[in-house]
Amino acid sequence: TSIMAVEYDGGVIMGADSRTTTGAYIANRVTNKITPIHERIYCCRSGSAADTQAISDYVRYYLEMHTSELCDEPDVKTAASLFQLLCYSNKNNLMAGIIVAGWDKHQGGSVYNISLGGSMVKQPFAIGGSGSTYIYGYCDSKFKPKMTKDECIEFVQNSLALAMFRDGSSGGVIRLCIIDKNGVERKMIPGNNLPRF
Ligand SMILES: C#CCCCC(=O)N[C@@H](Cc1ccccc1)C(=O)N[C@@H](CC(C)C)B(O)O
Repeated sequence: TSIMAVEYDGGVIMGADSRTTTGAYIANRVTNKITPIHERIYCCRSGSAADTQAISDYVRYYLEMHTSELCDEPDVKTAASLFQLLCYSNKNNLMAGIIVAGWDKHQGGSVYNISLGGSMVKQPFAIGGSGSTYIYGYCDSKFKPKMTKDECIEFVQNSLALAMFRDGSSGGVIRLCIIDKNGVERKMIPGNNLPRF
């Protein structure tokens, strides 16, 4: 898996590849790893498909309960904290690297990285999954503060294309999710042989 999320002024861009593997076999070449948690809160999943589906289902349920008691829209930070609670306290039985991102009225766009051990870190951008190891240098050299929405889309697309090219556990299509105060827009960029920009 190669997953990424970037904050921009007004929202977030989330991206993921679409490959599920069992060893070298590609069990699903059109996986959707960008999973809805609430109206404007999504997560990018990496690690065990089963574990990350189960954790996402729990968080979606808990956040629904919280929202009905809060009588207001939930914060991205709250969703990220729920992921952390489940991932940290069950760390010996899980394999889940999750990026939580979205838009809320208190912080606008925000990105949280929940690592394998269950730590939660707020970041201007986050990368994850097996493919991310190939693009840390590229992302660190390309990232700038205050990028526009279109610059962020290009940043995510180019980064994931490079990771998907080099990582055997990543591939298929690039799925994108653009989340801001107006709502959510999904995009899909078909795979190609070489990352040409
Ligand atoms: C189908 C089936 C059985 C396992 C599918 C399955 O979880 N594959 C995993 C790789 C993995 C992980 C841990 C144990 C075994 C196999 C996978 O493709 N993970 C991708 C993300 C998920 C959300 C799709 B990515 O991290 O590569």
